[in-house]
Amino acid sequence: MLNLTDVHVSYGTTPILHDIDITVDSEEIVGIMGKNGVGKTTLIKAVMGLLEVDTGTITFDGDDVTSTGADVRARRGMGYIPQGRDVFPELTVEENLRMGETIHAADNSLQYEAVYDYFPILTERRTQTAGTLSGGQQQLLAIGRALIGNPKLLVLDEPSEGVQPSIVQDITRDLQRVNEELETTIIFVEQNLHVVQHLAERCYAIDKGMIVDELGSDRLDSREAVTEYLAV
Ligand SMILES: Nc1ncnc2c1ncn2[C@@H]1O[C@H](COP(=O)(O)OP(=O)(O)OP(=O)(O)O)[C@@H](O)[C@H]1O
Repeated sequence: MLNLTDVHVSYGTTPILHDIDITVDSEEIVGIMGKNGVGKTTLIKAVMGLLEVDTGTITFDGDDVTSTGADVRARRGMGYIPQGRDVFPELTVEENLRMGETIHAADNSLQYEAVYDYFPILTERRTQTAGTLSGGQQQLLAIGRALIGNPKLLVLDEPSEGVQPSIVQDITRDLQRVNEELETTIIFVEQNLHVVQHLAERCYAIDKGMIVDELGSDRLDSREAVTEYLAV
């Protein structure tokens, strides 16, 4: 579904990512964990086409998308939930979801009402402005808005950030349900132990802009193996 091969990314003349090789298979849930400032957001932006790569290739769903812009990647089936979520705070929940419908006016779009079936809390809040929702509810709204495009791949940048620990567990379960029922492939970056251990089926560790390890389910079960790469 997604392959990064020997990807290098810089900000201006400052190299940030080096020799990145990542593979995500169809319907997998793959995590990328790492401490603050190691390059997680840079990596996600390169996947989404929001940052150009210096060298290397990115293929998605069988096509080389290395030189394509973010709009093309979104139309081909990448759904993005950025760090901080980027919901429209002055618009209601429903208006935010309908905005997703406007952006993804494709025949295969989910209707916004379908999102309410997945996240009933949003039904209760449908007339409330997004800025007054809790962090966790905003995260669900951002996920719901991305789902309207019926993405093949959901790309999340730190979904637990600013979300209460008890709600982080709910979001983890909701994402698993989306993966199972909508057959959506998921890649996420995180530094939250619970999300890494309970959501990822497989996880890469990133440090100083390089992939330094890959953990399968056995090692993900070990708190020690995981915390080596997190600031906990
Ligand atoms: N626009 C930018 N211009 C120059 N350097 C940047 C820019 N954005 C990030 N950096 C630098 O790139 C490095 C990687 O940052 P990035 O945001 O990708 O890390 P991160 O792992 O996502 O961090 P965090 O967990 O704090 O969000 C950091 O040293 C950061 O200071």
